[in-house]
Amino acid sequence: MRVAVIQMSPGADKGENIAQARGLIEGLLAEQKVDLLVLPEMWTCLGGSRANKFAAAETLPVPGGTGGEAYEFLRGMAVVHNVYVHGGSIGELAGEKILNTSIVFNPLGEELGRYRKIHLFDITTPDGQGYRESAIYGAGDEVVTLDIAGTRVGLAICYDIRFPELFLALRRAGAELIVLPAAFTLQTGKDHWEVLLRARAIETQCWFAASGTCGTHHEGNGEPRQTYGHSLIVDPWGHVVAKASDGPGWAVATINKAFTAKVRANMPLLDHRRLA
Ligand SMILES: O=C(O)CNC(=O)[C@H](CS)NC(=O)CCC(=O)C(=O)O
Repeated sequence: MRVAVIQMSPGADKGENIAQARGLIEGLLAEQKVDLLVLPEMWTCLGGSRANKFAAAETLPVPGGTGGEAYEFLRGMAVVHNVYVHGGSIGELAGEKILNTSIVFNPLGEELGRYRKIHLFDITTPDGQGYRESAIYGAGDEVVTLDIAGTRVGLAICYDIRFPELFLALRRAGAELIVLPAAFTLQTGKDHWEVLLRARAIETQCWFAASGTCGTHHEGNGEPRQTYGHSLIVDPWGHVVAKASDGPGWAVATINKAFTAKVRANMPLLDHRRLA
Protein backbone atom coordinates (compact mmCIF):
# COMPACT_ATOMS: atom_id res chain seq x y z
CA MET A 1 0.00 0.00 0.00
CA ARG A 2 1.39 3.42 -1.02
CA VAL A 3 0.56 6.06 1.58
CA ALA A 4 0.90 9.83 1.20
CA VAL A 5 0.89 12.28 4.10
CA ILE A 6 -0.17 15.71 2.89
CA GLN A 7 1.29 18.72 4.66
CA MET A 8 -0.61 21.99 4.47
CA SER A 9 -0.61 25.44 5.96
CA PRO A 10 -4.22 26.18 6.84
CA GLY A 11 -5.61 29.49 8.03
CA ALA A 12 -9.02 30.42 9.40
CA ASP A 13 -10.84 30.53 6.02
CA LYS A 14 -12.42 27.16 5.30
CA GLY A 15 -12.96 27.81 1.59
CA GLU A 16 -9.31 28.75 1.09
CA ASN A 17 -8.21 25.71 3.08
CA ILE A 18 -10.30 23.40 0.92
CA ALA A 19 -8.78 24.98 -2.20
CA GLN A 20 -5.30 24.46 -0.76
CA ALA A 21 -6.05 20.80 0.05
CA ARG A 22 -7.44 20.20 -3.43
CA GLY A 23 -4.35 21.75 -5.04
CA LEU A 24 -1.97 19.60 -3.02
CA ILE A 25 -3.93 16.40 -3.65
CA GLU A 26 -4.11 17.08 -7.40
CA GLY A 27 -0.41 17.99 -7.51
CA LEU A 28 0.56 14.78 -5.74
CA LEU A 29 -1.68 12.52 -7.83
CA ALA A 30 -0.52 14.12 -11.09
CA GLU A 31 2.96 12.96 -10.11
CA GLN A 32 2.33 9.50 -8.65
CA LYS A 33 -0.29 6.92 -7.77
CA VAL A 34 -1.06 6.27 -4.11
CA ASP A 35 -3.62 4.10 -2.31
CA LEU A 36 -4.20 6.21 0.81
CA LEU A 37 -4.12 9.99 1.29
CA VAL A 38 -3.79 11.49 4.79
CA LEU A 39 -4.55 15.15 5.56
CA PRO A 40 -3.42 16.97 8.76
CA GLU A 41 -5.30 17.86 11.94
CA MET A 42 -7.96 20.60 11.71
CA TRP A 43 -6.88 21.57 8.22
CA THR A 44 -10.30 23.16 7.62
CA CYS A 45 -9.60 25.92 10.18
CA LEU A 46 -6.40 26.46 12.11
CA GLY A 47 -6.05 29.58 14.22
CA GLY A 48 -8.81 32.14 13.90
CA SER A 49 -11.46 32.96 16.47
CA ARG A 50 -13.88 30.76 18.33
CA ALA A 51 -16.51 31.95 15.82
CA ASN A 52 -14.28 30.88 12.88
CA LYS A 53 -13.87 27.41 14.42
CA PHE A 54 -17.60 26.96 15.00
CA ALA A 55 -18.37 28.28 11.49
CA ALA A 56 -15.97 25.75 9.95
CA ALA A 57 -17.25 22.82 12.03
CA GLU A 58 -19.88 20.50 10.59
CA THR A 59 -22.66 18.25 11.77
CA LEU A 60 -21.63 14.80 10.60
CA PRO A 61 -24.27 12.77 8.78
CA VAL A 62 -25.32 9.29 9.73
CA PRO A 63 -23.10 7.01 7.62
CA GLY A 64 -24.49 7.02 4.09
CA GLY A 65 -26.03 10.47 4.47
CA THR A 66 -24.91 13.77 2.95
CA GLY A 67 -22.53 15.82 5.08
CA GLY A 68 -21.15 19.36 5.10
CA GLU A 69 -18.66 21.01 2.77
CA ALA A 70 -15.47 19.41 4.10
CA TYR A 71 -17.08 15.99 4.53
CA GLU A 72 -18.34 16.01 0.95
CA PHE A 73 -15.01 17.37 -0.33
CA LEU A 74 -13.17 14.43 1.28
CA ARG A 75 -15.66 11.92 -0.03
CA GLY A 76 -15.43 13.50 -3.50
CA MET A 77 -11.63 13.26 -3.52
CA ALA A 78 -11.88 9.54 -2.68
CA VAL A 79 -14.32 8.84 -5.50
CA VAL A 80 -12.83 11.10 -8.21
CA HIS A 81 -9.29 9.88 -7.59
CA ASN A 82 -10.21 6.28 -6.71
CA VAL A 83 -8.22 6.41 -3.47
CA TYR A 84 -8.73 5.83 0.25
CA VAL A 85 -8.90 9.17 2.08
CA HIS A 86 -8.11 9.73 5.75
CA GLY A 87 -9.43 13.25 6.17
CA GLY A 88 -6.93 14.34 8.85
CA SER A 89 -9.36 15.86 11.29
CA ILE A 90 -12.18 18.36 10.97
CA GLY A 91 -14.40 20.08 13.51
CA GLU A 92 -17.54 18.09 14.34
CA LEU A 93 -20.35 20.13 15.90
CA ALA A 94 -21.46 18.56 19.19
CA GLY A 95 -23.69 20.97 21.09
CA GLU A 96 -21.63 23.51 23.06
CA LYS A 97 -18.36 21.96 21.90
CA ILE A 98 -16.60 20.83 18.78
CA LEU A 99 -15.06 17.38 18.52
CA ASN A 100 -11.72 16.98 16.75
CA THR A 101 -12.72 14.14 14.42
CA SER A 102 -10.98 11.96 11.84
CA ILE A 103 -13.09 10.40 9.09
CA VAL A 104 -11.96 7.73 6.62
CA PHE A 105 -13.50 7.04 3.19
CA ASN A 106 -12.94 4.18 0.77
CA PRO A 107 -12.64 4.79 -3.01
CA LEU A 108 -16.40 4.25 -3.39
CA GLY A 109 -17.01 7.22 -1.10
CA GLU A 110 -18.26 5.02 1.73
CA GLU A 111 -17.31 6.06 5.23
CA LEU A 112 -15.21 3.42 6.98
CA GLY A 113 -15.09 5.02 10.41
CA ARG A 114 -14.60 8.02 12.68
CA TYR A 115 -12.21 8.74 15.52
CA ARG A 116 -12.52 11.62 18.01
CA LYS A 117 -9.29 12.91 19.58
CA ILE A 118 -9.05 11.58 23.13
CA HIS A 119 -6.31 13.73 24.70
CA LEU A 120 -6.79 17.52 24.66
CA PHE A 121 -3.88 19.96 24.48
CA ASP A 122 -4.18 22.13 27.60
CA ILE A 123 -0.56 23.12 28.15
CA THR A 124 1.98 25.94 28.14
CA THR A 125 4.83 25.75 25.60
CA PRO A 126 8.41 26.68 26.64
CA ASP A 127 8.00 30.17 25.16
CA GLY A 128 5.12 30.79 27.59
CA GLN A 129 2.30 30.48 25.07
CA GLY A 130 -0.76 28.80 26.56
CA TYR A 131 -3.07 26.37 24.76
CA ARG A 132 -6.47 25.36 26.07
CA GLU A 133 -8.00 23.03 23.53
CA SER A 134 -10.70 22.00 26.00
CA ALA A 135 -12.14 25.53 26.01
CA ILE A 136 -13.63 24.80 22.57
CA TYR A 137 -13.20 21.09 21.99
CA GLY A 138 -14.74 18.07 23.66
CA ALA A 139 -12.81 14.80 23.97
CA GLY A 140 -13.53 11.41 22.47
CA ASP A 141 -13.28 8.21 24.49
CA GLU A 142 -13.23 5.41 21.95
CA VAL A 143 -10.19 3.53 20.59
CA VAL A 144 -10.74 3.04 16.84
CA THR A 145 -9.22 0.67 14.30
CA LEU A 146 -10.54 -0.01 10.81
CA ASP A 147 -9.57 -1.95 7.72
CA ILE A 148 -7.99 -0.11 4.76
CA ALA A 149 -7.28 -2.29 1.72
CA GLY A 150 -6.55 -5.35 3.86
CA THR A 151 -4.43 -3.53 6.46
CA ARG A 152 -5.66 -2.92 10.01
CA VAL A 153 -5.22 0.79 10.73
CA GLY A 154 -5.30 2.49 14.13
CA LEU A 155 -6.39 6.11 14.48
CA ALA A 156 -4.93 8.82 16.73
CA ILE A 157 -4.52 12.61 16.56
CA CYS A 158 -1.62 14.94 17.46
CA TYR A 159 -1.24 15.27 21.27
CA ASP A 160 -2.44 11.64 21.59
CA ILE A 161 1.13 10.65 20.58
CA ARG A 162 2.30 11.44 24.13
CA PHE A 163 0.12 8.71 25.67
CA PRO A 164 1.69 5.32 24.87
CA GLU A 165 -1.15 3.29 26.39
CA LEU A 166 -3.40 4.35 23.48
CA PHE A 167 -0.89 2.96 20.99
CA LEU A 168 -0.49 -0.28 22.90
CA ALA A 169 -4.29 -0.61 22.77
CA LEU A 170 -4.22 -0.01 19.01
CA ARG A 171 -1.50 -2.63 18.55
CA ARG A 172 -3.48 -5.10 20.64
CA ALA A 173 -6.53 -4.35 18.47
CA GLY A 174 -4.47 -5.55 15.52
CA ALA A 175 -3.13 -2.29 14.07
CA GLU A 176 -0.27 -2.56 11.62
CA LEU A 177 -0.36 1.08 10.49
CA ILE A 178 -1.22 4.01 12.74
CA VAL A 179 -2.38 7.25 11.13
CA LEU A 180 -1.80 10.40 13.15
CA PRO A 181 -2.75 13.79 11.73
CA ALA A 182 -1.28 16.69 13.72
CA ALA A 183 -0.85 20.43 14.14
CA PHE A 184 2.24 20.22 16.36
CA THR A 185 3.53 23.53 17.65
CA LEU A 186 6.95 24.61 16.40
CA GLN A 187 8.14 24.88 20.01
CA THR A 188 7.30 21.30 20.96
CA GLY A 189 7.72 19.83 17.51
CA LYS A 190 11.36 20.72 17.06
CA ASP A 191 12.27 18.74 20.19
CA HIS A 192 9.61 16.01 20.43
CA TRP A 193 7.77 15.24 17.16
CA GLU A 194 10.17 12.85 15.51
CA VAL A 195 11.37 11.29 18.78
CA LEU A 196 7.82 10.51 19.91
CA LEU A 197 6.77 9.05 16.57
CA ARG A 198 9.86 6.88 16.28
CA ALA A 199 9.48 5.68 19.87
CA ARG A 200 5.80 4.75 19.38
CA ALA A 201 6.69 2.98 16.11
CA ILE A 202 9.49 1.01 17.77
CA GLU A 203 7.49 -0.03 20.83
CA THR A 204 4.27 -0.91 18.94
CA GLN A 205 6.10 -2.31 15.89
CA CYS A 206 3.66 -0.42 13.68
CA TRP A 207 4.09 1.82 10.66
CA PHE A 208 3.19 5.44 11.35
CA ALA A 209 1.81 7.91 8.81
CA ALA A 210 1.87 11.30 10.54
CA SER A 211 0.71 14.34 8.59
CA GLY A 212 1.32 17.79 10.01
CA THR A 213 0.42 21.40 9.41
CA CYS A 214 3.15 23.95 8.81
CA GLY A 215 3.58 27.70 8.66
CA THR A 216 2.05 30.54 10.62
CA HIS A 217 -1.61 30.61 11.66
CA HIS A 218 -3.16 33.65 13.29
CA GLU A 219 -5.27 33.25 16.41
CA GLY A 220 -8.47 35.24 16.86
CA ASN A 221 -6.53 37.88 18.82
CA GLY A 222 -4.03 38.19 15.96
CA GLU A 223 -1.27 36.32 17.79
CA PRO A 224 0.80 34.23 15.39
CA ARG A 225 1.11 30.51 16.03
CA GLN A 226 3.64 28.44 14.14
CA THR A 227 3.33 24.73 13.45
CA TYR A 228 6.18 22.36 12.82
CA GLY A 229 5.46 20.44 9.60
CA HIS A 230 7.97 17.64 8.95
CA SER A 231 5.24 15.11 8.19
CA LEU A 232 6.69 11.65 8.56
CA ILE A 233 6.26 8.05 7.60
CA VAL A 234 8.07 5.71 10.00
CA ASP A 235 8.53 1.95 9.66
CA PRO A 236 8.05 -0.61 12.49
CA TRP A 237 11.79 -0.63 13.20
CA GLY A 238 11.67 3.13 13.80
CA HIS A 239 13.33 4.29 10.61
CA VAL A 240 12.00 7.47 9.03
CA VAL A 241 11.26 6.31 5.48
CA ALA A 242 9.73 9.56 4.18
CA LYS A 243 9.71 13.09 5.48
CA ALA A 244 8.34 16.43 4.30
CA SER A 245 10.16 19.70 4.87
CA ASP A 246 8.67 22.71 6.65
CA GLY A 247 6.47 24.01 3.81
CA PRO A 248 3.34 22.63 2.13
CA GLY A 249 3.91 19.37 0.24
CA TRP A 250 3.82 15.65 0.89
CA ALA A 251 5.81 12.56 1.74
CA VAL A 252 5.08 9.12 0.29
CA ALA A 253 6.13 5.59 1.23
CA THR A 254 5.08 1.99 0.67
CA ILE A 255 3.81 0.04 3.67
CA ASN A 256 5.49 -3.35 3.45
CA LYS A 257 3.59 -5.95 5.48
CA ALA A 258 6.31 -8.58 5.15
CA PHE A 259 8.65 -6.21 6.97
CA THR A 260 6.14 -5.73 9.82
CA ALA A 261 5.86 -9.51 10.18
CA LYS A 262 9.63 -9.92 10.26
CA VAL A 263 10.16 -7.21 12.90
CA ARG A 264 7.45 -8.73 15.10
CA ALA A 265 8.62 -12.32 14.68
CA ASN A 266 12.23 -11.51 15.49
CA MET A 267 11.39 -9.42 18.55
CA PRO A 268 7.99 -10.54 19.95
CA LEU A 269 7.41 -7.58 22.26
CA LEU A 270 3.72 -8.33 22.86
CA ASP A 271 4.58 -11.82 24.11
CA HIS A 272 7.37 -10.48 26.31
CA ARG A 273 5.29 -7.87 28.11
CA ARG A 274 5.05 -8.49 31.86
CA LEU A 275 3.67 -5.33 33.45
CA ALA A 276 1.00 -3.97 31.10
O1 LIG B 1 -6.73 24.17 17.99
C1 LIG B 1 -7.16 23.76 16.90
O2 LIG B 1 -7.98 24.38 16.21
C2 LIG B 1 -6.70 22.45 16.37
N1 LIG B 1 -6.04 21.67 17.35
C3 LIG B 1 -4.73 21.77 17.57
O3 LIG B 1 -4.00 22.50 16.93
C4 LIG B 1 -4.22 20.92 18.68
C5 LIG B 1 -4.75 21.49 19.96
S1 LIG B 1 -4.30 23.19 20.25
N2 LIG B 1 -2.80 20.89 18.69
C6 LIG B 1 -2.13 19.95 19.35
O4 LIG B 1 -2.68 19.01 19.92
C7 LIG B 1 -0.62 20.12 19.34
C8 LIG B 1 0.10 19.10 20.20
C9 LIG B 1 1.52 19.44 20.34
O5 LIG B 1 2.04 20.35 19.72
C10 LIG B 1 2.33 18.67 21.31
O6 LIG B 1 1.91 17.62 21.80
O7 LIG B 1 3.45 19.12 21.57
